[in-house]
Amino acid sequence: MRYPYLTILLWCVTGFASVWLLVKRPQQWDTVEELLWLSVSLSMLLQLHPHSKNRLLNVAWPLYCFGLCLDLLDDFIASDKLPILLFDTSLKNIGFLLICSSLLLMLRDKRSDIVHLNNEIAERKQLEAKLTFEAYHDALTGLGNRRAYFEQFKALSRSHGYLFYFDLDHFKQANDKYGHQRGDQILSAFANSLQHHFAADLCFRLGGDEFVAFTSDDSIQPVKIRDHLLEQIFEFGVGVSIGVAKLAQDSDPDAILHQADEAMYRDKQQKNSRRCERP
Ligand SMILES: Nc1nc2c(ncn2[C@@H]2O[C@H](COP(=O)(O)OP(=O)(O)OP(=O)(O)O)[C@@H](O)[C@H]2O)c(=O)[nH]1
Repeated sequence: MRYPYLTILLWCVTGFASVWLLVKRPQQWDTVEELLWLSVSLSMLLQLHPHSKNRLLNVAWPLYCFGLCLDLLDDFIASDKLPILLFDTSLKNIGFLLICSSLLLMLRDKRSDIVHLNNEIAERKQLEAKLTFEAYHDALTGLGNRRAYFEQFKALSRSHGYLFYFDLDHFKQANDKYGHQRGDQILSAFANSLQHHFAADLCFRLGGDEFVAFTSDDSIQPVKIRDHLLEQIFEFGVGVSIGVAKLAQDSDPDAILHQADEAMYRDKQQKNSRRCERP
């Protein structure tokens, strides 16, 4: 509360004056009413004035109080002795209208502030969603990234039976031969093919040319999907090695990754040794 002593003093004076009026001039009920209105208005002025930066309100409120004062004095002093008393109602009404106008203007300003704030909040939310998406997705392929794999592993391993691990073969050579940009296109094309066999939100790029995918479909066989996965990128001389690990309720993400990686590595070695055996 602002100016507490002044406010208490004001209400004490009002109280005494009201009692005095009721005792001495019991017929002047309307004067008591005017006195109460003046006290209420002055108290509000004391509370609000220091906070208000609105110049119109800062003029209108005292003007209204001044009109109330004249209205009160009007009951004790004849208007021919103090002609300004003739304008009590006009001053009061002008003050009141100006208060209404300033409040309306303030509301309009606040409304535009609120619209502005809402837009800012919406923009921040969009940015937050974008940053969250970027934190959990690979920028090149749009697949979930390594962090997403580890965060979602528990839930996905409970609802899926197998983890497939993919590593492109000779990708470095393709990169060197056709350029890094073509290398990016190879990775994107591979990610797209992967999403034809596994649901998009079950595929992750761990980094480089390494991908994983969860599935419950036990009919998916590495040998069967390999050619399909390479359809778009075969011409660049890349292959894909695939390893599978069986998931259990309490599987550990690192251990499963290691298991699938080893299976993938065996697949890679088998292919390499077959290639070496060829005359
Ligand atoms: N274009 C491109 N290349 C990448 C990206 N990330 C990693 N690489 C390259 O991918 C290559 C991956 O290396 P390796 O796994 O040894 O390549 P590899 O020839 O497939 O090797 P093997 O798996 O033994 O056949 C490296 O040359 C990296 O520079 C990428 O986002 N874009």
